Amino acid sequence: MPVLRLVHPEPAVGPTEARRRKIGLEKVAVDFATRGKTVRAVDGVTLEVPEKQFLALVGPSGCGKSTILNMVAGLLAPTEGTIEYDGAPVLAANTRVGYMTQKDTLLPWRTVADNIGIAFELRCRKASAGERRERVAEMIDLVGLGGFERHYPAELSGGMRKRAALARMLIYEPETLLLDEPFGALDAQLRLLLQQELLHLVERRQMTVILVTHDLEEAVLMADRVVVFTSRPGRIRATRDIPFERPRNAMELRFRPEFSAIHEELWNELKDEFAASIGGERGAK
Ligand SMILES: Nc1ncnc2c1ncn2[C@@H]1O[C@H](COP(=O)(O)OP(=O)(O)OP(=O)(O)O)[C@@H](O)[C@H]1O
Repeated sequence: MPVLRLVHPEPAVGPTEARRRKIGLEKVAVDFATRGKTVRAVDGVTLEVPEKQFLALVGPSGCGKSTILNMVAGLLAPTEGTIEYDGAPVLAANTRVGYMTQKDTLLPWRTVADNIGIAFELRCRKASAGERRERVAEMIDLVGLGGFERHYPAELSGGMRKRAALARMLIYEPETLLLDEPFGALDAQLRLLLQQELLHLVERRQMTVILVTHDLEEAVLMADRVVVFTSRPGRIRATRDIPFERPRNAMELRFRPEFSAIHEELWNELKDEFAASIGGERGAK
């Protein structure tokens, strides 16, 4: 099985080191008008993400995690409150972030190489065809999709599509990654491999990351800080610093007793919210 090939990460920066604020949400609320009703999806969320932090958002389905990513990406404006990126309000599409949405949104009528190449053209409009070819080949190699350049998305497995989407995002060289369930549909082994390689990549490029995941284990393995949301409307229920050093070895970390202790602590917060969200959905029917 091909895996991401990355050089060894540079020395880590400790998670507790004081850093500049990269992303700020201040008293953010979001309402959606749907079927003649107004639904509050997110309520009173204040959150700061320092640069180079790896933040994970967890919470029950429908609590507004994707909505938060959409706002940081500048695709949705909050109903109340403000979103800032590098000290300026986000008022339009935020071109400094790479956004990997839950659906991979690869263009079905384009090959893998073209899907990635189009993203490069959007970023570097004046690049030559040779430069485009070179960068696309580099990205394909990086995500281990060599040999599949001319395949169309429908000809790829779920994991390969995720890799293609990852390459398409990385060719922009974003300073910040917004990842919405990036490994959701993958089998456990591939998931672990990609988690590990993503950790290396983030470390090497010193990126800021917000990861949305349903998988609490994934959140604790990867993040410097985990935020637990309540069921809808999403509010912050708990925030936990994850004290493990970087670079991390996700394969080894999950067997440590400290890992289990933190996982259990966060699960105790989360399980009530899952119960509340299921109760809420039944009540709404
Ligand atoms: N464009 C929209 N119009 C109407 N309602 C919406 C819209 N987008 C999201 N919602 C609603 O807002 C709430 C939050 O949705 P969101 O997708 O952010 O949740 P989530 O936590 O990411 O869920 P999941 O974990 O299932 O992906 C949900 O109740 C959803 O139905």
